[in-house]
Amino acid sequence: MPRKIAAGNWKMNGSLASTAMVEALAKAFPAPECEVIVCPPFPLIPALVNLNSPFTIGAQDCHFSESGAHTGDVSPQLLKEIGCGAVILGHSERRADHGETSALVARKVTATQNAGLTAIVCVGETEADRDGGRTLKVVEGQLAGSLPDGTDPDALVIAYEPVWAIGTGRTPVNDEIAEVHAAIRDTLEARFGGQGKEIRILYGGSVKPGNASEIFAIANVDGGLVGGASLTAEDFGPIVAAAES
Ligand SMILES: O=C[C@H](O)COP(=O)(O)O
Repeated sequence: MPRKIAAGNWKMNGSLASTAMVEALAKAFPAPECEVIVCPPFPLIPALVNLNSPFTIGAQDCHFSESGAHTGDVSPQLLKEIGCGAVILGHSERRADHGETSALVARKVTATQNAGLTAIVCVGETEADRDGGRTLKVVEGQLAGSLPDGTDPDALVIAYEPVWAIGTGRTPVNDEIAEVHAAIRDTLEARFGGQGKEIRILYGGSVKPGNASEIFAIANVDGGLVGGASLTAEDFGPIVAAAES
């Protein structure tokens, strides 16, 4: 059984002082039984890599090109060179704020994996989608569109994040999470055969110390992609512990 993942997405939060939080976490979890991934804003990546913690340091996005005239973008090759191990792709905030389509995400998946990094691909429905009974259709469509031909299942993690649960304190009920994760698992198995069983599927959206254990115990939930509660060791520590058990 693959190790669960506790992944923190700091979004546009944190400062140089935030290294202290990762140091504290590393002290509390010197050899975690789960995989811990911390994804800070780009400028903080070297400082976190230099801590030599047992954690994977990831990025929150990248371009699909190796280099070139793309002002403000960062290549996966550079991320690899500076010590990143993973990249979050297709987060709903990038889809909404930057107009990212699944087709663009697919190009980034190829580039990320070619650079030797793990792609953490985000999918999830809006509240209107859920109310309209379109959740599975939307999630399956995003999956199909975001995973290009040649996707390497060994360097792939999926994060199911209902958009309406992000930062709101609301979460789907356990059965709803189970239903979507089962559908994602079916899709991955249909696509990748036996290897599809091994791909970690994370839940994201208002994961907190108080609900992490219960959510991570749901079938086909292999850990969490955590936003707000990944910003302090006090909150993220218990979530890492929940992913260990
Ligand atoms: O990538 C993380 C998610 O968007 C979840 O954010 P949240 O834990 O603050 O709801």
